[in-house]
Amino acid sequence: SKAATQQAPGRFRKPKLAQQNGRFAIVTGGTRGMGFETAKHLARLGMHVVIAGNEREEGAAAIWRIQEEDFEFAYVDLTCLKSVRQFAQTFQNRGLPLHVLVNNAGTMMLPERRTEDGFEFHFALNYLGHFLLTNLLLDTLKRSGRQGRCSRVVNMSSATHYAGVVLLGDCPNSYTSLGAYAQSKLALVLFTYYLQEQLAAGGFPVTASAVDPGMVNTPLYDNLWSIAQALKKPVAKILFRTPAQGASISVYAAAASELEGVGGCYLYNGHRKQSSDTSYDSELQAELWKKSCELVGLQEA
Ligand SMILES: NC(=O)c1ccc[n+]([C@@H]2O[C@H](COP(=O)([O-])OP(=O)(O)OC[C@H]3O[C@@H](n4cnc5c(N)ncnc54)[C@H](O)[C@@H]3O)[C@@H](O)[C@H]2O)c1
Repeated sequence: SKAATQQAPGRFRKPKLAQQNGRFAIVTGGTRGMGFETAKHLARLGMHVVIAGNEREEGAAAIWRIQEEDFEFAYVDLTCLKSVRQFAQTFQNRGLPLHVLVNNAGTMMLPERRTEDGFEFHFALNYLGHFLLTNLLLDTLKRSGRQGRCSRVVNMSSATHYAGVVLLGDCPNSYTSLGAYAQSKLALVLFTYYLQEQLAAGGFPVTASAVDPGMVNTPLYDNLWSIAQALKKPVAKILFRTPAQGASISVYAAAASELEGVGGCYLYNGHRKQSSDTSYDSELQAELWKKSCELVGLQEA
């Protein structure tokens, strides 16, 4: 029943997933955690998967773990706009199609810090790098999709977005790491809805949705202070989902037959869910889009 699905962490009804033979995916942060599980599952559905990340050794290890699949690693540091541009250019030079882009890489709970480009770290990695990457790959996604078989953009958000306030990247005087994380995850939802609206208005065969995996036991929590961490270890085993369970929502968004042509969703536990009120603010969506274009140096479409 629906109630049971919602109560039991990680227990989903099994959606019908479309076979993906001959299709191409990029999963950012695919070297470990949920990104790795997402990439693995998509490869099992027949996709050629590029796992993109900034840790070469972890990338090599990930490839080694799934030798039999159609799998490759490519370097990108999402905190660095130049690196994002290089990654996109290298991919495009190969002339491959792109049917699924999973913007999964992320970090949480860092002390106040800026990237080399001068942006707040969570905002840059979780959101802005993905904003640029998606825009650079958008033409390829458009060309690769068709009506009845759209390309899909999947943005990894989080329940923390409900507490998010978008300050358009600026750090308030009172920095908190959770506030910074929440802002980045809200920005991803605002971005998702605005992108979907534009794609639909233009009649392009691409859809965009955001997903929320629940609480998942991954190294993401390594930055929590130590007592919480000590507690987390035994507690996490019981309460948190496994990376594979968490990843199932990304796989669902990327491949479920019932979501063909359907975008603008916030997906949680295998269902559509309301995201925060702020995330539906169309003026804020437009403002964030415009500001983001300025920050990454993109001409507004
Ligand atoms: N774990 C949870 O409970 C939870 C809940 C909600 C949302 N999320 C989100 O899920 C996503 C995946 O996280 P996870 O829990 O699997 O954690 P994780 O730490 O295992 O995975 C993060 C991935 O991002 C990659 N990454 C980090 N910095 C990067 C950079 N500069 N450039 C490119 N790649 C980089 C890492 O290499 C890794 O592959 C994140 O966006 C996270 O915010 C996680």
